[in-house]
Amino acid sequence: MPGILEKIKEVEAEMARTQKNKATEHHLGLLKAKLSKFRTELMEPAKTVKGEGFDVMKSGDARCALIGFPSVGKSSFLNKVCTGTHSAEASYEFTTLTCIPGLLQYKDARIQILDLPGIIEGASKGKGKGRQVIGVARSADLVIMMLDGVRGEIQKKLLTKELEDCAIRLNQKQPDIYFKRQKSGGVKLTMTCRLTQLDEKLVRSILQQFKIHHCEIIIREDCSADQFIDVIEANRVYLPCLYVYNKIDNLTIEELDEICRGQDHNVVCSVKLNLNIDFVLERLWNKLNMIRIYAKKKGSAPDLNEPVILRNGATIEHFCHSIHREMVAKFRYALVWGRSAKHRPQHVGLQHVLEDEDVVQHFFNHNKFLSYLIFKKKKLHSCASCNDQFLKNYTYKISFN
Ligand SMILES: Nc1nc2c(ncn2[C@@H]2O[C@H](COP(=O)(O)OP(=O)(O)OP(=O)(O)O)[C@@H](O)[C@H]2O)c(=O)[nH]1
Ligand SMILES: [K+]
Ligand SMILES: [Mg+2]
Repeated sequence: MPGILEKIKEVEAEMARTQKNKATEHHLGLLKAKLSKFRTELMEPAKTVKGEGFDVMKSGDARCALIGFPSVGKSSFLNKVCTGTHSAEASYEFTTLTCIPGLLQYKDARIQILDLPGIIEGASKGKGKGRQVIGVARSADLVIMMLDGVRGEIQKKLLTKELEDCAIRLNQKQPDIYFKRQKSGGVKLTMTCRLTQLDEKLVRSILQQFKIHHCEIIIREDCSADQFIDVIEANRVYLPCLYVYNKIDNLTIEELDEICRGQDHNVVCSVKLNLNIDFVLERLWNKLNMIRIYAKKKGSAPDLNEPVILRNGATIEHFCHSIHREMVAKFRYALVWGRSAKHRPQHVGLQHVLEDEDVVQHFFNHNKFLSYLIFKKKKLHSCASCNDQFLKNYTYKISFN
């Protein structure tokens, strides 16, 4: 019996042999499904085998993973932008052997940056510490793919493939497909648009390949077989990625110009010469898509040192939730100052969408909230906008009873 790695090789070889045209589309689609199944099997043990030095606690408002070939300057970057951490940097490859966390303080947010060992071609199949490294990347909110300015394009292509083989999709949207397994009733397939890369026959064959006989599917966009398989497998993570081309001190102006024109997601720098690092951080911040909300107590100025960090598009409901889980149920209304407010302040409800640097003062039903706290004997951790002394005293008592 061939092992999974051999099976993957066989399928890959068959795909390479098969010409891409209308007549082979169906066959290729099935091979893709097969390949995806094997790769998922290959990933299973990696999830449980936790590599030594790779289980780093999540901390801060967001987590970024530094992914790149050996010696592209990942550790040098970490040392440059994070305070109070040092990760060994040297001219030889595989200097870093475990996951080294650093803390970047930027725009009042706390961003965890993880320095990782370099990965090489074949990482997804277990070469070096590739699987552990990619496992850490899966847990991040953003991938910082660090590339050597001179070999950037080829490195980018190879690493993207390695991450894809471990079910990570970079800068891609989740396909607009509804999929639900069912116990009976056969395959119920609905398409709300014309499909040019996939037909019903192929959809059904792919489902058979995964031994799915009963399910409901609604395809709402003109997706490819790959995208359809992504939804069926349900283990894909969709992450934003910033491609950082380092060591631009080795490039000519023409080469540099080409990279900068390349793509929205590209940014260049030289860690060694301290060139463009500020802009890298600004791009990183934008990619993380975070907003800062400042809580304000009645009758006093907002606390500008410690914002509540939320995702772009967050509402007052998210804001309340981040202060206390039970707050939403007792919520009455909030006052908002800032970009999202039509008046100064605007009186808003839970569904109001916030924007970066808004100031919020919220009001809730103290009695209801108190009875909850007494009932649960819970301590109120951080109600930033509550300055009701009565509530504070009560909370104090509850927590020490
Ligand atoms: N020319 C140049 N060299 C750099 C730059 N940034 C880092 N280096 C050098 O590149 C070498 C590798 O740097 P590291 O930070 O150890 O690279 P790494 O990606 O962490 O390497 P591994 O941990 O081995 O994967 C060191 O000798 C650095 O001094 C840069 O902007 N320009
Ligand atoms: K190195
Ligand atoms: Mg390193």
